[in-house]
Amino acid sequence: MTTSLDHQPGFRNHFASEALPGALPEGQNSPQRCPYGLYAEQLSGSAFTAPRSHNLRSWLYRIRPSVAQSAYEPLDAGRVATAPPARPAADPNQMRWDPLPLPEAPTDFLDGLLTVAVNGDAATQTGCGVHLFACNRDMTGRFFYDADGELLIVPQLGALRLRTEFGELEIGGGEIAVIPRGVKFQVRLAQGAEQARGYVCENYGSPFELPGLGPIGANGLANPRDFLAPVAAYEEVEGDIELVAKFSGRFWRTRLDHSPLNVVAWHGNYAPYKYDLANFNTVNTVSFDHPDPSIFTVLTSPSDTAGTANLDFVIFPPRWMVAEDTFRPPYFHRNLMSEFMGLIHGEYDAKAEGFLPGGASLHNAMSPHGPDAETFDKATHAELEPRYQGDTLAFMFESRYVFQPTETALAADFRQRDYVDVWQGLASHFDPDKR
Ligand SMILES: O=C(O)Cc1cc(O)ccc1O
Ligand SMILES: [Fe+2]
Repeated sequence: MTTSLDHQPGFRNHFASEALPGALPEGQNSPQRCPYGLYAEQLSGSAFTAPRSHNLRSWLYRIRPSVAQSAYEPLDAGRVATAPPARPAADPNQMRWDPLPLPEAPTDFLDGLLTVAVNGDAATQTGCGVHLFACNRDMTGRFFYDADGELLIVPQLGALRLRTEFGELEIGGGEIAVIPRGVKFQVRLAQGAEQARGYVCENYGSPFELPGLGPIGANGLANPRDFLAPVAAYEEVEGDIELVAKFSGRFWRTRLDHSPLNVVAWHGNYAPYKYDLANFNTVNTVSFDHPDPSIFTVLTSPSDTAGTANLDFVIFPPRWMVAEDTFRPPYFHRNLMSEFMGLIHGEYDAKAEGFLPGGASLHNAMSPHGPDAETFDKATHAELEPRYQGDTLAFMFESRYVFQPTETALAADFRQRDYVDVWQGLASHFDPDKR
């Protein structure tokens, strides 16, 4: 396989890439005979009739068409769950987990997935699945695609090489990648990484897009040019190869006698992409008060109700804290939206301890949460000089649909069963005689 890690910049651009000169047909998609004897195949990520602004499709020119595979057979999905759960498990309790323990037995990315929570309904294209992963070996001889949603991959430890039909992407801590629904790929550990861990959000809903910027103007937050799509790279490999599909909440297996990474050229606006969160142009107050975290939205999956996301991907990046006469950490609050959080590195400003890199928390609709007692104490007495909050990178998957934790996540040894106690020290300071 060509191992080029070159990229094509831009968010959802109409890209074109060929690993052999002239492999892309010119001026049309389906010539009677494609260059190099390739097969033309369209991959549609939206209905054919979706408005032009949301129409997603790519044309792939491949050595064998995707239909050259055996019948699908059911496969055990391991610790991977899909919404809606067989037994409803919505729970208003605030929850927190330590990092997923790293495996000792040989474990690839697929084996290493564990679903923490799901919401909505994959069959109606609403909501998402939130998974953790931890792995210590490459996927070999097998590939994967997800018909239930697109996959937002957020590594926290180590680095991954994502080998996809469209070419290769490498991501480490602080970077993310999105593999669109249906795209075939394989996960390897990037060179030098012996293990990897992180988070995966499986978005059943409308594909992620950049949020509108409103009065911010034409630039800011995640800028389109910082999103990177791969260049075409193919391998001509024969053998007994397994393709695992996640379809309608179950895993399936089909066999191929060749590698599915056999796309010599492609063009279109439906392709995997990566993004370095360090490129996020952070906007925040330069006067007073703590703005709502929607200012930190990297990507949004809208629902049918304007402004009420199926799913937002929000980050809390390194930034200056300058607000005057302000309680600077996240405020106490209750929210219509449900919030799942993870930490990539450092400390999160609402929690003095207990929320660890690789860990996770869940605050469902209207369940109260906010700074722990120690953070509240410190922040109410802190000197308010400008301060750089450097060692931090947290994120949130925020959704209008209540998250249902899985039985596996509820029963996990690494769940912090005493999480609610972090707020017990918030004593009354009320004194009707003192303003
Ligand atoms: O709950 C959280 O920690 C996320 C969050 C952060 C913030 O700055 C304001 C509101 C909010 O929900
Ligand atoms: Fe919150």
